Amino acid sequence: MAQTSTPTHADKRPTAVELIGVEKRFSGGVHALGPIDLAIGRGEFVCLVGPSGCGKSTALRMVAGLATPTAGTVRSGGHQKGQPASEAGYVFQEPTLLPWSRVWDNVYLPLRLRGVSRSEARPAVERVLAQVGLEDFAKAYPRQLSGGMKMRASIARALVGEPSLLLMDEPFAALDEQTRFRLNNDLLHLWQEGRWTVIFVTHSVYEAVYLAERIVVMAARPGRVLAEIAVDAPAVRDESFRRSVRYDELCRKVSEVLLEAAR
Ligand SMILES: Nc1ncnc2c1ncn2[C@@H]1O[C@H](COP(=O)(O)OP(=O)(O)OP(=O)(O)O)[C@@H](O)[C@H]1O
Repeated sequence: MAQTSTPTHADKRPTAVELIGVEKRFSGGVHALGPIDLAIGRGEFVCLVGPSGCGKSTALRMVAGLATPTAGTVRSGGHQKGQPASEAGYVFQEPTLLPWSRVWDNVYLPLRLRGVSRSEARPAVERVLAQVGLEDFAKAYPRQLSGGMKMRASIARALVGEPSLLLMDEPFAALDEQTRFRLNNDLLHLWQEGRWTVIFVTHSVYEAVYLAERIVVMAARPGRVLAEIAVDAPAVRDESFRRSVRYDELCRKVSEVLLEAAR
C-alpha cells in the first residue's frame, strides 16, 4: 500500500470542499467511485491523478453539482443538491466555445445567463480577458484563435463570475508541450493573484508536480484515493523548479504511486 502523506491544508486553512463517504454508481451497474473521503482547503491547489476510469471526472462533476452522489455528502461552495455550484468555474479539456460568438460574448455568457446586462458585465469581461492575455482578441471568433488562445478564452469564461473554486478537467491535455508549459505558468500566476481553490485533473505527473500543492492519487474499480502527496516545493514555481532535483524526486515519487494505482 502506498505511503499516504498527511493532507497539508487541514491544520492551516478552512475547508472549501469536502467529500464524505461519497459513492457513485451509474444506472448500468458501474460502480464508478467510492466510498471516498477528501477535504480540500480554501485557496489550495490540488491535482487529481490516476488511471483512466478511476473516477476523476466523476468526482469533479459531483463537486461542481453537475452529478449527484449515490451515497455520501459533497460539500462545496454552498451549492444545493443537484444544482451547479454557483461559486465554481469549470474548465473542460475542450474549450467548448460557441463558434458563432466572438470571444467577448463567449466570456460574457455565464454572466448573461445570470441576467447581467452587457454594460454591467463589461468591466468583468475586460478584466478577465486582460488577465489571460486576450484583450486584443475580444472581437475575434474562436476559429481565428490558436488552441492555446481558445483555452485562455475558456479560462476567462470560468473566471468572469469571480469563482472561489476553479474545477479543471484535463484543460491542457490537447495542447503542445510549449503552450502547455506557458499556460501552466500563467495559471499559477493567476492563482497567486486570485487564490481561488483549484481542483485540477491531469494525466501528467509532470504537470501535477509543477502545479499542485498536494497531489491526490486515485485508483480504479471502484475509484478511490490511494495516496495524498504533499508537494513540498516553493510556492512560486518557474523553469528553475522544473529543472531541479526536487522536481525530479517528486515526479518519481508520484509515478511510483501511479504504477501501484494501475496494478
Ligand atoms: N454517465 C455514465 N454512465 C455510466 N458509466 C459512466 C458514466 N460516466 C462515467 N462512467 C464510468 O465511470 C467510471 C469513471 O469514469 P470517469 O470519467 O470519472 O473516469 P476518469 O478517471 O475521469 O477517466 P479518464 O481519465 O479516462 O477521463 C468509468 O468506468 C466510466 O466508464
